[in-house]
Amino acid sequence: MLICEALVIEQDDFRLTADVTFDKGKITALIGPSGAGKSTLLAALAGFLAPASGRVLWRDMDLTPVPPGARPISAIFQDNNLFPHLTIAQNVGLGLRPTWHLTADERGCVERALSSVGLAGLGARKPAALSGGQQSRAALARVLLADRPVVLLDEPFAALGPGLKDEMLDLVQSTLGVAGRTVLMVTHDPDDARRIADQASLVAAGTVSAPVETRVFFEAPSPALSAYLG
Ligand SMILES: Nc1ncnc2c1ncn2[C@@H]1O[C@H](COP(=O)(O)OP(=O)(O)OP(=O)(O)O)[C@@H](O)[C@H]1O
Repeated sequence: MLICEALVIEQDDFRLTADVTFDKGKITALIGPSGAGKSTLLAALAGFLAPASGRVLWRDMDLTPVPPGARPISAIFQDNNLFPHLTIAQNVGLGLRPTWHLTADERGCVERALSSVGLAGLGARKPAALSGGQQSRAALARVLLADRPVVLLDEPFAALGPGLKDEMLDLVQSTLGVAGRTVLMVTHDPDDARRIADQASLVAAGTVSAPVETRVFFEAPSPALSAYLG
């Protein structure tokens, strides 16, 4: 379980509290108004933002003092965080080690990760030579290879057209979901949550609400969710 224990995150006059548990091996959608703090929560979980108080726990381990690179967490953000001067294979290889000089075995692992997201044979290209959807796939391949149990997705597919976005969501489910990763996915689109999330959590009015099974979340919305969905 990934636990936010009495977590308080502050940025200037913005304040977000989270006292919630995200179940291990589930995909949780984080939904809420713009500026509510969804990205802020992910930044704190990833270790890029120190909380004002409270703790982040993973399997009883206190992650709060652990630096980002040493956390059992990987992330994909909207820009896919690919390095433009590296090839796709090198970018994906960074999921294994922070170097682009990989052993033959490691290069084999990269090729398999690329194949699993439908990018077989494209490893030698630079990110600019891939479409937006293919870049998203490369980012997903790196996360698969990094093999960390918790994956944070901060609207990585928002810039894709609806068909491509659905394809990527399904790929997330068939790779990360099936592999039992604990996934937190920020989205503005209820259909994204309905499509692949086991549960959903509302981020609004300075608070992260406890996750609820996705069907129940939308069928019996809280007043705050109703206000957001309009
Ligand atoms: N570097 C920063 N310094 C100060 N305040 C910030 C900083 N980054 C974000 N904020 C504020 O923190 C609040 C939460 O922002 P955040 O980006 O987490 O919201 P969000 O729910 O992810 O929004 P969106 O859906 O629009 O991406 C906002 O009020 C924002 O203005």
